[in-house]
Amino acid sequence: MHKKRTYRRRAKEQSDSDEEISNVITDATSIPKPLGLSFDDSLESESPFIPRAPQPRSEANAKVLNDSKAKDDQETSEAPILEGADPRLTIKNLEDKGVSVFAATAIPAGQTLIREQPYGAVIDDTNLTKYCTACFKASEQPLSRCSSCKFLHYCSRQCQISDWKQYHSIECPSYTKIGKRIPAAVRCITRMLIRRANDPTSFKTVERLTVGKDAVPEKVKMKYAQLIMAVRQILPAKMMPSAGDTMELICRFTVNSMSVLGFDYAGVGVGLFTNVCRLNHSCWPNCAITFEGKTAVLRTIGHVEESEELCISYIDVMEPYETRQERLLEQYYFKCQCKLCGITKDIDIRSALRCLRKDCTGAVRYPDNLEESREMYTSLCSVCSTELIVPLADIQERQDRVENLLKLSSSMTSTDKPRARLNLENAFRIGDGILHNCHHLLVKARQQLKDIAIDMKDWETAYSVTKQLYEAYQHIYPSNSPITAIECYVIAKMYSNLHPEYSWTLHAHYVQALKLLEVCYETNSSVLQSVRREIRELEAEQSFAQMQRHGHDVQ
Ligand SMILES: C[S@@+](CC[C@H](N)C(=O)[O-])C[C@H]1O[C@@H](n2cnc3c(N)ncnc32)[C@H](O)[C@@H]1O
Repeated sequence: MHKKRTYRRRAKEQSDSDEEISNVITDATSIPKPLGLSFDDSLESESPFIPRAPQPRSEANAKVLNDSKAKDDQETSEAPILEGADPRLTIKNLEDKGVSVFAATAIPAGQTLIREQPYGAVIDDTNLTKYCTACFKASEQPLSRCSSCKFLHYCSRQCQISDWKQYHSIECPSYTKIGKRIPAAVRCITRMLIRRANDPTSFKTVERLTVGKDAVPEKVKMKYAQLIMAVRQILPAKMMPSAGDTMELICRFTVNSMSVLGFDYAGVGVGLFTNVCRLNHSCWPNCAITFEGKTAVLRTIGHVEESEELCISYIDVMEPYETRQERLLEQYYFKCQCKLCGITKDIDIRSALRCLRKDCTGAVRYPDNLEESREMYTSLCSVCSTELIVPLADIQERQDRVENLLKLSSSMTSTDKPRARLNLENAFRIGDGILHNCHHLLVKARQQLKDIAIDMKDWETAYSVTKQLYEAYQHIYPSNSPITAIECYVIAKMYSNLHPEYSWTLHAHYVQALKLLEVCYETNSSVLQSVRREIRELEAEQSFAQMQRHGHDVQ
C-alpha cells in the first residue's frame, strides 16, 4: 500500500500523462529480435541499408588472444570472456569479427560446450499467458496471473514469490498503472537494470559485450530513444542510469540478445546470455543453441576440427543469399563471408529453379537479372546438366504470383482457413513447375499449409507436407540442426495421429527423430525425455500385442 502511494507521487511528479506513457510504450514496439533464433518477422526493421562501421571493442576484448599470451592475459584480467565454458574452447580477438570462439581441440558433434542462465530474459507479449514468467516452463494447467497488474503469469506460488522479490515488486506498480501491453524489449531492459541496481558487479559481464553503437543509424537511435523513455516510465528514478548508459545497454541488447525457444523450437521470449552471445554468425553453423526453460545450451551439431571457429546462426538461413546479407548488415552491421555465402553466390537452392526432368532433384541457377532484355533464360541443371530454356518473363511472373498468393493466404489464416489453403494450393500449382523444392517461397508456403492442416486436424495433409518440409530442410540447414531434428519428430507425431497403433514405420520415425535430437539436445532435456517415453510406450504396446498373439496370459 505504502509502495503504491510512493509510486503514485513519483508518477504525479512526472509531467507525462498516463496516455502519453502508454503511447510511448506502444510506439516503442519491440526492437528487432537478434540472433535470429526465432522465425518471426521482427528482423524486418525499417533501418536503411547501412555500410558497416568499425566495431568498437571493449578493453577486455582487446586483451584476449588464443595462444599462451592469451592465457596469461586471461589470468590477469578480472574475469574470463567465457565464464564456466568448456575448456575445449578458446578465444581469439579477430580484426574483422571481434571476440571469436574457437576449438582448442577437435570436438565431436553432440557435445555441450556452454550451459547458461540469462542475465535478463522475459516472455514475449503473445506468450505471456502460456509460459511462466519466472521459470519459462509451459504448463498444461492455466497459469495464475499477478492479481495486481494482471499481466505476468506464473506456474506456481514459488515462482511468483521469487519473481516478486527479484523484479516484479518494482515493475508491478507501473504495469498496473499503464494497464496495457508492454513490449518484451522494454520489459527485458527494465529487468536488467533492476538487477544492475541490486548487484552492480554482475553488470560487468554485460558492459564487456560488443556495443555496435557507432554503426547504429540515426533513425534506429530515435527508436531506441523511445525505448529509453518507456523504460523510464517503469523504473524508479534511482535505478535509472543516464540516457547515454541506457542507450549503450539498448545497443548491446540489440546486437547480443537472442530469442529463447521452446520445446518445439518456436519463440517463447527474449534474453541476454553473456557467454553464448560471444559466438559469431555463420549461415552454415557448426553449433546450435537450444533451451531448457530459460537455460541456454550451446552444443556442437557437427564435428569441429581443432582451431576451427565455432559459430551459430543469427538468422533463419532458409532465406536466400541477398536477404541474409541484408538482415545481417541491418541488424549486426557486418557482411557475411561464411562458407555458404561464398558458395551461394554461384547457386543458391533457396532461390533456385528446378530441373526440367521430373526425376531429377538438381537446381538451376536463378537468373542474375530478370530485367535483362534477353527473352529467354538458358542454364544447366547442377546435377544432370539438362538445359533449361524458359522465358525470363515467365520466371518473374510465376514468382510474383506465388509471392502474392502467399501474402494473401497468410493474411487470412486465422479468419478463413479453407480459402487460405486454396491460395496455397494455387501457389504450389504455379510455383512447383519452375521453382526448386528448396526455394524459400515454396518452403514458406509449405510451412503455412502445414500449420493450417494441423489446425484443421487434417493429419493426412499435415503428414505429407511435413515430410516435404523435412526433405527441404535437410538441404537448407546443416545436418543435425535443431530445426531439422524437430521437424523429424513432428513427422513421427503426425504419423501417430494418422496411425496410432504400433507399426514398424511409426517406430522408425521416432527412432530417426531421437537420433537427430540426441545431437542438438542434452540427454536429460524434456524433448528427449518425451521422445524416449513415446518409444518405450510403443515398444511396450508391441510386446503386449506379441504376447497376446502367442497366447500368453496377459491381464
Ligand atoms: C553477438 S556479437 C558476437 C560476438 C562479437 N564478435 C564480440 O566481439 O563480442 C555480434 C557481433 O559480432 C560480429 N560478428 C558476428 N559474426 C560475424 C561474422 N560472421 N563476420 C563478421 N562479424 C561478425 C558483428 O560485429 C556482430 O555485430
